[in-house]
Amino acid sequence: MTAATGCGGASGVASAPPAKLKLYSYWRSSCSFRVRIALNLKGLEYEYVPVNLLKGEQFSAEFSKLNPIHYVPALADGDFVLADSFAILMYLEEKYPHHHPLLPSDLVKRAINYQAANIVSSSIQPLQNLYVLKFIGEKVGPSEPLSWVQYHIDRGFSALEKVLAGHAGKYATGDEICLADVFLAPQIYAAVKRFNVDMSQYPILSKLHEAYSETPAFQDALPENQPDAPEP
Ligand SMILES: N[C@@H](CCC(=O)N[C@@H](CS)C(=O)NCC(=O)O)C(=O)O
Repeated sequence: MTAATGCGGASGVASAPPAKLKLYSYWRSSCSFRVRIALNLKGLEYEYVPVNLLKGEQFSAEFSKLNPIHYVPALADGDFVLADSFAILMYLEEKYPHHHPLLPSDLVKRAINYQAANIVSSSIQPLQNLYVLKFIGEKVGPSEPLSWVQYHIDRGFSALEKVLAGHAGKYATGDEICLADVFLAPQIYAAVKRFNVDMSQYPILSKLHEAYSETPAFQDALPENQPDAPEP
């Protein structure tokens, strides 16, 4: 995939990266999905290393060395291993600033990108994590996890509608794909495909979902297009 003009407005033309990156990922993980999108946008080739969360591979001795908190994604760049999608995205952004920049140069737009990304990564995604749903299913009741997730998605999405009003264009903060989009696309996708959320209450996010679904960097990063996705 070729790098395109990014949200900072800089040209995507840059020399090819020297080492092939390795992404430890799970097909349905929205945090891994974020990094896959960014890698695609930046035109960085990577080797896909599946970590099966349902089989508990995040707790294996081998993976624990890569990420002691047992989450995907993790990224290996040569001997350097980094975990946590936000840290990985910032690392890639700083290492490859000219490959589709993810942060706008405009201070306000940049700040809105941080706010939207953090609503997803702090106030929605952690509450729908596999181990949280398992805990609620076991301790509260087997029918509770879905309504728990839908409640927290609604809180986050209602806030995002207000935060993005006046900033959104084709994408979350204008007409270029920026950091906020990299967080929003997987979260909206999970809300629609996995958690049966009625998106009619969220017109801005619904429009973004449509725009993302037409973008190759998102399409290639979709859960169902990953090598460890189960056969349809
Ligand atoms: N803040 C971390 C969160 C990572 C995270 O929660 N990963 C989930 C998948 S999206 C995971 O590995 N969950 C394992 C589990 O629930 O056992 C990040 O952004 O990378």
